[in-house]
Amino acid sequence: MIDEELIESGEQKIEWARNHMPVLSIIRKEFEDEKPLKGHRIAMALHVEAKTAVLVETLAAGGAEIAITGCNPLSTQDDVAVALDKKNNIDCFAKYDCSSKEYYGSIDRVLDIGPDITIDDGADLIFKIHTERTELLDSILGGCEETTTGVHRLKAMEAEGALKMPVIAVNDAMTKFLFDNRYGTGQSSWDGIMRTTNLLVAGKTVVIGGYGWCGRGAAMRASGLGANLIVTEVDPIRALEAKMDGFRVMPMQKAALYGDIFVMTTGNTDVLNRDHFELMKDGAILANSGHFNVEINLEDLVALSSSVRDVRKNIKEYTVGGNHINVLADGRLVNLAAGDGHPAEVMDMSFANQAQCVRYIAENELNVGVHAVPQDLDVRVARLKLETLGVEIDSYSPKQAEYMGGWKCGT
Ligand SMILES: NC(=O)c1ccc[n+]([C@@H]2O[C@H](COP(=O)([O-])OP(=O)(O)OC[C@H]3O[C@@H](n4cnc5c(N)ncnc54)[C@H](O)[C@@H]3O)[C@@H](O)[C@H]2O)c1
Ligand SMILES: N[C@@H](CCSC[C@H]1O[C@@H](n2cnc3c(=O)[nH]cnc32)[C@H](O)[C@@H]1O)C(=O)O
Repeated sequence: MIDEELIESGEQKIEWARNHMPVLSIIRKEFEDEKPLKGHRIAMALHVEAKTAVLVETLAAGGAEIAITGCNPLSTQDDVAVALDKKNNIDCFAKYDCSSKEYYGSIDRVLDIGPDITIDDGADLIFKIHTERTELLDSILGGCEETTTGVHRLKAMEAEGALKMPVIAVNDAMTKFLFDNRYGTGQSSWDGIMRTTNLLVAGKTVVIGGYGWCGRGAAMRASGLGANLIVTEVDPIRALEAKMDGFRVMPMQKAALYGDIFVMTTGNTDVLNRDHFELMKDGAILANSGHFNVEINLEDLVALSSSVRDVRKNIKEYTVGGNHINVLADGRLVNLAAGDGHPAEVMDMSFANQAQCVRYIAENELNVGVHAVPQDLDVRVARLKLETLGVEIDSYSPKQAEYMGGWKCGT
């Protein structure tokens, strides 16, 4: 495609997303009127696709200058990247299927903007700032982190005394993880798996690795599609929850024997490895919807395989003994590398949180460390979302407020 066609295709995707992100539209209007980000330079590493573009436009409408790249080598949509790059005050360096060298090279180029605010999804920008670009730390007011894994990395840095800037854990807002990680990952992972394989889910045995927010969503939607569910966990409380939700729970060593489709959502490394590949059924399908490309140990799989071939777009078939194991999207996030990511209505809330937190960083002096999203901002996102959905709720009557605040009234 020539550039003009790419731009048109990217713009079309952005317009569709924008029209389905009403909370972010309200914030954008405020930003246009008040210009709270005037003079700020924002470095971003997020999945470069249409919903992210709407966030970028919103921040630019607030007066910011922006440089953005991807946070996953396989999630960039090139048409959106080109369309973004053409906009005023926005430079986009993301490219689909970039090498590791290109990926980190683009992170460097984004940091060349000399940011005072950063937005990460997985903490790769902040890692780079703290290792090779420490000269930038003096002028940074703060950063925002989009995902569970990034927050884990930042908290580990903080615990070691290695973190040198304030960061807001946007992932941990209730209006983020309860909806994005659960309903977003639940829907978009199955969208990615189904459009990539064009196979039936009903009647299959699906193994979900990890019963956190993403795992719950992925299990709930697989169950709705008619699959038989097995959950693996390391946390006894979450394992019990999966059991009470009606799913079989067992160690991966056993689940490996039964699974037709495996979906990883642990945020951990090496969850599917050589011990499991050797036990799997012929035709097993492996997908990751959790963390980078480390949940499925592809080095182990390659070492065990007598051959590897592409059998369909985004599907690699590994021959192990007499069996075939199919890995989707090279073990990277199946919903983004083999799909379009989360639904726009869900990213509306995640990115409304991001936009509000960027403004909060610009207007407040934060201490070094990992900060929670201010509760009033989190609740505002929920109120605005309800409003835009046309949903009304009750509020306490004075009598109820008094009762809820009192202690003298008993049976
Ligand atoms: N695909 C997406 O779009 C998307 C969306 C949101 C989050 N994420 C990522 O998904 C991952 C999970 O996020 P979350 O919010 O659900 O986290 P979470 O902490 O709520 O859940 C992870 C669960 O995995 C379990 N676990 C850890 N190691 C395990 C192992 N070896 N075997 C079995 N279970 C194990 C934990 O006990 C926990 O219950 C993170 O890496 C996060 O960044 C991806
Ligand atoms: N960057 C790492 C870490 C996980 S990304 C997981 C995050 O992606 C975000 N996400 C999911 N779908 C979309 C989307 O369509 N656009 C932008 N971000 C998304 C979501 O908020 C979630 O917290 C990686 O690629 O492996």
